[in-house]
Amino acid sequence: MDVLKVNHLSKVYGGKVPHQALSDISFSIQQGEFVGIMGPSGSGKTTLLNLIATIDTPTSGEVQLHGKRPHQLKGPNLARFRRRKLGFVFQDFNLLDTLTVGENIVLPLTLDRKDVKEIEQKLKDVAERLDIAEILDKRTYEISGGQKQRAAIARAIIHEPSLLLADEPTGNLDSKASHIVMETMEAINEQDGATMMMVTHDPVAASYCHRVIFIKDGELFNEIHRGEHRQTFFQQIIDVLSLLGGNSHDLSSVRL
Ligand SMILES: Nc1ncnc2c1ncn2[C@@H]1O[C@H](COP(=O)(O)OP(=O)(O)OP(=O)(O)O)[C@@H](O)[C@H]1O
Repeated sequence: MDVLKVNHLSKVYGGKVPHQALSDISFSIQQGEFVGIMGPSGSGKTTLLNLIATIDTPTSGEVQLHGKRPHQLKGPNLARFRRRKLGFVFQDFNLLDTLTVGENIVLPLTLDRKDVKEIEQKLKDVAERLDIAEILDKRTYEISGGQKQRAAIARAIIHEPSLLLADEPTGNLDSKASHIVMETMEAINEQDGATMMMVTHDPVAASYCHRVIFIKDGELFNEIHRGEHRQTFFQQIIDVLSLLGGNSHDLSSVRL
């Protein structure tokens, strides 16, 4: 079953010199799939993510989530759709430093006015799974980058969204924390059957996906599927990135 369908999506940014950031992009993501989006800087990855996240509107084409067209929604209906159906993980964590870690995680449920007992139980469950139960009362500036990202993932999944969107989730992490975060995402995908889409420059992070879609100059360039071994997939990703060219990566610093 398709969770996400992207049909002939195009985006032209206005301004003195209009810029075509995406041209006629079509693909779908099935229930339980974990899909990576890669491409050189400026190829349109963030634009694509923002359109799917309903943060921006397409110039033409459409996005469907479970057959619904979120871009047709307005105001509070759109806000509710985004809050209930989507989960977001960002490169810079986007945690509120005026709240504790626990308060940050339950935010989607608090905003949805869920029952306090239900909120507490869900927080306990998700914190244990993500190994952050010990830090729930801390402030965000008192924890490490890896812990921040696991807290952000907890916040992104606590309301069981239809689609989890991640934008460079390992971008601000060292290699050890990156692996832990990617293993966490992989576990959520496998255990919950969560459907996930991740934009990344990091071929190691991408090697955890089932499939990687490459875009170049706003168009689909290629897509590759993971076989049994992550190592082999990693090498295939590196090969496509080499073909793509541009400054999509710094392969000299890549370590699996
Ligand atoms: N608001 C905007 N107005 C005009 N042009 C924009 C706007 N946002 C992005 N662009 C342009 O659209 C193209 C795609 O940008 P986008 O941010 O989607 O690329 P990206 O692949 O995410 O890049 P990076 O990997 O560097 O983050 C770029 O040429 C960019 O300069």
